[in-house]
Amino acid sequence: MLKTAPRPQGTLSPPLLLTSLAGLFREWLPQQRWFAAKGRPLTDLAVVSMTELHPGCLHLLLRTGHAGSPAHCYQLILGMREELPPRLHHAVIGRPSVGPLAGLNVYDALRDPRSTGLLLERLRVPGAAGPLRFERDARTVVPAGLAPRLLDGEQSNTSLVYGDSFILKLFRRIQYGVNPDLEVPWALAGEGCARVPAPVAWFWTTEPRRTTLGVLQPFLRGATDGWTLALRSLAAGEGFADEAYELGRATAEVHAALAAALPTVTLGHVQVELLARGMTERLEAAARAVPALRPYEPALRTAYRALADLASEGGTALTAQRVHGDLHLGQFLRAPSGQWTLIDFEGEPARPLAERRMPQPPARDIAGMLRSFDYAARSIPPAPGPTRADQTPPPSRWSPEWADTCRAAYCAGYADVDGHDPRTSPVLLRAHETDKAVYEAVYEARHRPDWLPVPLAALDQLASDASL
Ligand SMILES: Nc1ncnc2c1ncn2[C@@H]1O[C@H](COP(=O)(O)OP(=O)(O)O)[C@@H](O)[C@H]1O
Ligand SMILES: O=P(O)(O)O[C@H]1O[C@H](CO)[C@@H](O[C@H]2O[C@H](CO)[C@@H](O)[C@H](O)[C@H]2O)[C@H](O)[C@H]1O
Repeated sequence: MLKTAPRPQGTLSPPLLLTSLAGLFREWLPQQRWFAAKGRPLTDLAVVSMTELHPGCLHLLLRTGHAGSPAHCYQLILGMREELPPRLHHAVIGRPSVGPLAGLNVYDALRDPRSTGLLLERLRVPGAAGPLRFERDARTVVPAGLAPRLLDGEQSNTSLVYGDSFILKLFRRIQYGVNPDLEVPWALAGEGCARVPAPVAWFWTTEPRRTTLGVLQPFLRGATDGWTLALRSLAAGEGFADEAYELGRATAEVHAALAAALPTVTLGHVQVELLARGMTERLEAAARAVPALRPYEPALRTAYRALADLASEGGTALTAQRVHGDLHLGQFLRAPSGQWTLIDFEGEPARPLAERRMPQPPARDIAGMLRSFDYAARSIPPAPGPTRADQTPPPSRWSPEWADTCRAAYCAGYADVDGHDPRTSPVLLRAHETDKAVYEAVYEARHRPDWLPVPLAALDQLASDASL
């Protein structure tokens, strides 16, 4: 028997697999950064699909049930070996004691260069494996044998860099359907928009229905993301207005390309009222989930009411189009040449896919960036000096002037390309900023509780502005 292959390969069925792995999954899944149901007890596990990628390596879609909330689906690639070399010890999920995998080491194969190298081979050559389909843009050559490395960052998904030439993003929480992170960059590439890396290869599943699972795109070597650069500027006490202005220009260019490539719609007053109602409902749901939000709820509602009132006064006809959907400083990469590129068109991972793919006012993205300048200004790295072990980083010091200057420069850059200055629509912008900060409070409460004070401080400000 191969030292790497699970024993009863031929007879391994999804229910049998779970007799071995259910207990381990219950422990391991909630510890993963990308696991979106943290704090909600896992009541149920089911295998949606199971495909052998190569001997000893299984592709899984796993459905997780949670008390009182809808089921989730996660993409896993599992390795199984009798003996695990020390370099893979950090990837281990566990060693089942029962079922067909008893005695084998089961591990996260996305941390195993052998498996991730073979995954790239799959993507290089169009084809199928069970329900999985591998496709590529024949115009781009992907060389064989590029060395894989896992990006180990704070990520909603898992990304692998191949030979510093390509990056593969595997979606972890799967929602059935076409992922905008493939759809939108593909449409933008067709439009000739050079601000977004064009997809090179991708894979999807037919089970239970056509669903995007991963996208390969060119890796921007030597690029630094906007969040890192913003924090550097803050730590050095330097301004960031020139970069913020360029980011505004880049956003407007991408918005123009999106409006040309994908459908746009005019929102009449009924739709604007629905937009405001959606925001109000998200606030209500957020206040149920994050008790710290509750004191601000009544004042924050006024931002949404103002938007609805504007519509009923007949003064608003908004244009909606496809947008980025989760725009923040970390989604912009600056190449050594100084050119800003935009990545990660997935939208807010917690929102239903259908909602993420709907046309929305561009103010949504603009508000995301304005919030991000505020985030950076409230997360200044502590001044050098002795730190105590029990100190949590953000927020440390807060620089409102830095944020105000960046926000103004960003809007000015946007206006230079678009012709419309977002600041001339304050009601629309404020409603979207409030909606974003509410989303952030839920996101932080779930994923990074130490950061919750950052959006809460902004909500406090937005709420007190409302009561003036
Ligand atoms: N084309 C690219 N070139 C270079 N780095 C990239 C590229 N795409 C993504 N990255 C890096 O990978 C990180 C995660 O990518 P992202 O698409 O934002 O994933 P997630 O949705 O999991 O947050 C980014 O913050 C960036 O550092
Ligand atoms: O992982 P994604 O990039 O898809 O986005 C999620 O995680 C982001 C944090 O990594 C989160 O962004 C929030 O924190 C940023 C600082 O780390 C800040 O710049 C953003 O303005 C703030 O929204 C994002 O909301 C979330 O969807």
